[in-house]
Amino acid sequence: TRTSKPKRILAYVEKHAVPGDAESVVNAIDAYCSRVEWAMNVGSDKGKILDRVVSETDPDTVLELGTYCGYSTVRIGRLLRPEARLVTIEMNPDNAKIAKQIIALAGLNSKIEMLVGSSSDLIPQLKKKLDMKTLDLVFLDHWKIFYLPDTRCLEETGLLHKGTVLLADNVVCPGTPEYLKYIRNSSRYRSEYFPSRLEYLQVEDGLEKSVFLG
Ligand SMILES: CCCNc1ncnc2c1ncn2[C@@H]1O[C@H](/C=C/CNC(=O)c2cc(-c3ccc(F)cc3)cc(O)c2O)[C@@H](O)[C@H]1O
Ligand SMILES: [Mg+2]
Repeated sequence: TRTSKPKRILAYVEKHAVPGDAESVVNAIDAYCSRVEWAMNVGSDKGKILDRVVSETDPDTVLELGTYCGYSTVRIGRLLRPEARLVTIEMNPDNAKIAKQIIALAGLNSKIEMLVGSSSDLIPQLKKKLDMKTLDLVFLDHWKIFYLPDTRCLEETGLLHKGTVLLADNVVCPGTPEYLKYIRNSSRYRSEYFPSRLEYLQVEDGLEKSVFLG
């Protein structure tokens, strides 16, 4: 059957990355998407900010919304302690299939679990399904209009604790105006904007880091 962009990314990673070396998987995807074809991975500029937030948070439990090809999943997973757990949610089964292979190639299966389905359906089940007490870090990178409803859902399902960090991609481009308006005006969060560049381009974008205050 015809290839897709995720399939072409996987083929390039299989050819150029070193199995079990998560760093080489991240570098291979960045090489492909900067030289051959653009893809909506968080990329290396914003990725360095993501790395710093993950390292400073040093989370036991991470939730990612919107796996796509697994670039940020691997980027985050490579920094986690062996006993830490990352759950990533992806609703498109074709993307999930590719991402699973990229995560496996990076050697991160022991730390990463992918749930195939929509965040709206799966977030309410997280607490019991994965014995998830609470989340230490949430990375939002799915359809931008769902950042706010899903954040409200995370609040209501008791998955956030005092100190949980929400990190949102693309708050400038494509932009997440409703989410930003809510999170920056809520007394329940302390937010900070990290300016950067849209992946693989010279366009302004950035990450919004918001700490839940309980
Ligand atoms: C019920 C829908 C909401 N819940 C969801 N639950 C589970 N998975 C979901 C999902 N929404 C989307 N997804 C998945 O996340 C991925 C979608 C990500 C959306 N990201 C973007 O649109 C995006 C877009 C750009 C972009 C920037 C500039 C431009 F000109 C064009 C695009 C840059 C980015 O960094 C982006 O993240 C897909 O794999 C999709 O299947
Ligand atoms: Mg993004």
